[in-house]
Amino acid sequence: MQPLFSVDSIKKIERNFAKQEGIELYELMQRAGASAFEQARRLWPQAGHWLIATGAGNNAGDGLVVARHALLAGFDVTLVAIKPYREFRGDPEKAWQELLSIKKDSHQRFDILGLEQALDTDLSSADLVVDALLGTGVKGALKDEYCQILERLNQLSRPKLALDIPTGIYADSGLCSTKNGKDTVFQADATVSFVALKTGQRLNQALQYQGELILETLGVRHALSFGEEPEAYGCNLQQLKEKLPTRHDVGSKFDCGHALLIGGGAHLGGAVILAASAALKSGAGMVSGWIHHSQQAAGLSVCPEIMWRGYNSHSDFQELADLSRYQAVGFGPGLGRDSTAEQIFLDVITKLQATDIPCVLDADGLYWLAKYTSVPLPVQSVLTPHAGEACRLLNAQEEDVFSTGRIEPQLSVDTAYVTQNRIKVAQTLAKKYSAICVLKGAGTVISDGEQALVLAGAHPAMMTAGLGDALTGLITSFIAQGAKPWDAALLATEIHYEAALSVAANRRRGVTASEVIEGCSILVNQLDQVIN
Ligand SMILES: NC(=O)C1=CN([C@@H]2O[C@H](COP(=O)(O)OP(=O)(O)OC[C@H]3O[C@@H](n4cnc5c(N)ncnc54)[C@H](O)[C@@H]3O)[C@@H](O)[C@H]2O)[C@@H](O)CC1
Ligand SMILES: [K+]
Repeated sequence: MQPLFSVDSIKKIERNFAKQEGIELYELMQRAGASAFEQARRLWPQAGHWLIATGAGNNAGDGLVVARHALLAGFDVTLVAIKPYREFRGDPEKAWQELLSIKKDSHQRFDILGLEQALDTDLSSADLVVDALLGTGVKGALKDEYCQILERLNQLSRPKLALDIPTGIYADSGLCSTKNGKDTVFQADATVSFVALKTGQRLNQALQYQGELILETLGVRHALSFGEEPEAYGCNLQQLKEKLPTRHDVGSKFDCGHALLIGGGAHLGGAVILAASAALKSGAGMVSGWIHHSQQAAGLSVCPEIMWRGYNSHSDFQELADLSRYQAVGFGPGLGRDSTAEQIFLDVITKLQATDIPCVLDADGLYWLAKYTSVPLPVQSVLTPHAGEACRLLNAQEEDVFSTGRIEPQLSVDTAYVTQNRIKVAQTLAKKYSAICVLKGAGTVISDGEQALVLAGAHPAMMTAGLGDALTGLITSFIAQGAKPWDAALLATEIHYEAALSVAANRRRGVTASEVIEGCSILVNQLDQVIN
């Protein structure tokens, strides 16, 4: 697993490492520039003319070290200096002096352009653009001069490399700077990040703008050994594949878990049909679906292998509600917000409390949970909110039900807050509801209140209805098959994402949840082959 640190922690690790090794921080700048140079050569071996844009801090210093290596290797270099080099102090100044001191061949081109000159010059002769404008030190919206040069650099149809982090991305949150509603960020094809990954590099717009993410530790082999707690960990499917429940050659459907999906109120059948299909196609031995009777025929026609049972009212539902035969319950997709749905919520949650059957709550299940925050959930329940649902759950107060009746909770945080504080929000929700929280979004954050993992990434094809229902079905299915809820949440999240990527291929739009469910089935079976 890959630790993800805050910028403050990274700075402390750098300082402590330098102290421990008896080296200066300038040595780290040297290593940063040298390793970025090597990565750029590996990625774009044909690049003979390097355009390197520098800002005002240590990130600019890294860029000047890259420039020195490029010149020493015989390449042409054009520097774009937003801040004049004569005004540099400290390590960036050292890097500048060292760059000036090298001997170049007479035929080698070495130009330095200020902002105005750069904006007036045709820069298209460059083969590679290196962003050493700003790194982790950026605060607030980018100043105009940075916006201007970024616009220009982004227009160049040349490979683009960012040093440490693309200029305009905030390393703690992964959000980006904007101006007049437009993102002001360097659009990198690759980013060489130094020392350790910053939390924001697995979240939000960083996923859109950083391109391939390459970590150069600069010799800091054990970032965890400097007393800094990571904010979260990143991991991938390779690291999770062992969590897939074992499937034996001999046995029956009764050995492979019975998953129950509850939802699909009147007129709302689609979501629970998708969730139940995902549970079935990812390997549950049996899947039952409880759905409003008006939707039952639709469920049967889409997937007759699922045992659909219809309810008309809460009293019908009570007759169905023997939950003891299921190993996991997925609750909420399309359930609805009427009084029947409310009664069903209270009934199911109360019944499950008396068992050790984990419950995966999504959609309207989360809506009702926010109304009844004090109703204890079954042990090891899993909540799968998106940012809007997370707000509702965060803002919900116990008094909403007990002192003021059923009213909308008083909103105090909004989705912007959730997006900005994804790790903290997932941890807080997990603690508040004594559950595992799967906070969906660009970089899904999963927390049990203590540890937090960032999984999956972002893809434009995933912005479509039904994908969340599929995820609920997958998690429920893996729990029913024997995975611990925590493992099921991790595995399902990553499989869901990887399947969406593979199904989407080159498509950015029009990918359906049903296709992703088929993709999940294929991926689960591929994993099965790898681990058996
Ligand atoms: N400290 C270290 O030991 C190392 C740092 N390294 C590099 O140093 C970087 C961090 O350096 P710094 O902390 O100097 O920060 P940066 O180089 O990212 O930027 C700091 C400068 O940006 C300006 N600035 C801040 N917000 C701005 C805004 N909104 N618009 C325009 N200008 C703005 C500040 O006035 C300051 O001059 C890392 O990203 C990494 O590239 C590497 O050299 C490795 C070692
Ligand atoms: K940068």
